[in-house]
Amino acid sequence: MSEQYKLYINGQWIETDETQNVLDKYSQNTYATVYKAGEKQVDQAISSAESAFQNHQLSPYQRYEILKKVSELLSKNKEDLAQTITREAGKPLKQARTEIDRSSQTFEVAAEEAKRISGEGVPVEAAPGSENRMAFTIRVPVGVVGAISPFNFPLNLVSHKVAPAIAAGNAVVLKPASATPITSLKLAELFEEAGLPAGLFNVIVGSGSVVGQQMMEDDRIQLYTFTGSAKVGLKLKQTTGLNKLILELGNNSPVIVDKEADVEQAANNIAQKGFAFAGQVCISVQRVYVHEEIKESFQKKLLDAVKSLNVGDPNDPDTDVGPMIAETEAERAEQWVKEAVDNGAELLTGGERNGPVFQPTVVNNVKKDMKVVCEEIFAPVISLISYSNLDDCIAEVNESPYGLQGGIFTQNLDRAFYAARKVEVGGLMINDSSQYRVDLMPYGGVKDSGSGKEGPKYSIEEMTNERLIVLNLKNG
Ligand SMILES: NC(=O)c1ccc[n+]([C@@H]2O[C@H](COP(=O)([O-])OP(=O)(O)OC[C@H]3O[C@@H](n4cnc5c(N)ncnc54)[C@H](O)[C@@H]3O)[C@@H](O)[C@H]2O)c1
Ligand SMILES: O=C[C@H](O)CS(=O)(=O)O
Repeated sequence: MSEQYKLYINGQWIETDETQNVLDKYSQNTYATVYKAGEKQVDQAISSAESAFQNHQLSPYQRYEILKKVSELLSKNKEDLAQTITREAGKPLKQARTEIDRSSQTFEVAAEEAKRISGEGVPVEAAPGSENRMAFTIRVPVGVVGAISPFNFPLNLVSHKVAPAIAAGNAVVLKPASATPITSLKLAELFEEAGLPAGLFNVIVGSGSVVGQQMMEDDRIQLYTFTGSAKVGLKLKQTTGLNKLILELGNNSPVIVDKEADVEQAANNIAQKGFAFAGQVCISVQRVYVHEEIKESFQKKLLDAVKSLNVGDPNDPDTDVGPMIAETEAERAEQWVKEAVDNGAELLTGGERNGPVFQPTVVNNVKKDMKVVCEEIFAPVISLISYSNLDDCIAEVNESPYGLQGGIFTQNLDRAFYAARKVEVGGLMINDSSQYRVDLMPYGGVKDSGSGKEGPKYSIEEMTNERLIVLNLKNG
């Protein structure tokens, strides 16, 4: 019998009239069922959050204690949570374990930040006529935060929304991706164990077009924090009007391998970071621009590293590349690669599909209007592009509508810093690829990759309003 999970609203575990199946993404068998939220439950979750926000104003230290406790509980329940992610997302077990460690850190950093929320002094007395005044700002929570998350990091990307929202003193309604809802419900159990008052964290499961749409249209939600595709992000922006909005969207990450790069370091790094979780990471390496002078040796080393990746069952602790989130997604990747090859690209390795598992693939001689280059592939596919002049290369990198993170491998400081100034991204990694993130850093994109930053310190700024307090004093 498959496992069964309930919604979490106002501190209660709720059953509804409808359920949805959650597939084991490798075997494609149903492994659990989850109750689905209808209009009534979405409304209940938002009103519970609204009244909990008004009735349970936790002190910064209480918020610190609860978040610290959740951080500890995540570590304590690491194995169960990692296996849940492996089953519902198909993420290789070793990468799922890393995700739990990172989530625990995200909660720990958010707990610490809860004690550091502060405003600043404002020198209003410097304005003529205001000599008797003093002013400062405080930061106040926004109220109800609506969080909508993607499938690819079912715990850590949820943590990046929920932990700072609670640290800032808000209440949260979370809608996780419908492919991976169970991890979020397990997180709710941990919040309950950590003593979070009922209603401050609610989890409702259902499709984006129904549950997500209703959330977007509810003006009791003061701030939306969304991670997902640019297509849905745009819809949110158009629907949520003047409400605050943090958008963490897609990318087609560029990495430049300069003629003065450590070629071995670059090749090994790119092989790891282009294919982790089958390339379904928003900062996964997709476009690799290689200087023509080192192209041959880089290509050989890259292919050696890619061919040594273990592909297959995500439950095997040695697996590097497991299934994609759905067979249809693997079919799409296969089709995009085929289209590129039909139009003159050279397939260096990969290209085959077995159900939802798509082999790590490297294509060469690509053209910039091929989908594998100009769209976000979100699959284990890397394209190699030769260049001879750094300025031309950067101009081509910047032609992308996206700008989340990028990377450059070079031992030449001048070229590294030149790229740092010129490449249009939210974060540029030097001697690392685009896929570098630790959870305390500011993280977010420019252009179609979104707006607003994550990283607990930065999210807390977004999730609080600055209020100015002015004292009109009499002469003592
Ligand atoms: N920038 C980042 O930090 C980051 C991180 C992870 C993933 N992503 C991006 O996410 C995408 C992959 O994730 P995905 O397939 O889950 O994305 P998605 O946009 O399909 O879904 C994301 C979430 O939005 C919900 N949703 C869908 N339609 C909606 C609607 N009409 N109204 C409200 N909510 C709706 C989904 O149910 C899900 O919970 C990729 O583009 C990837 O780059 C970005
Ligand atoms: O998928 C995109 C994520 O933001 C990557 S990470 O978990 O933050 O490294």
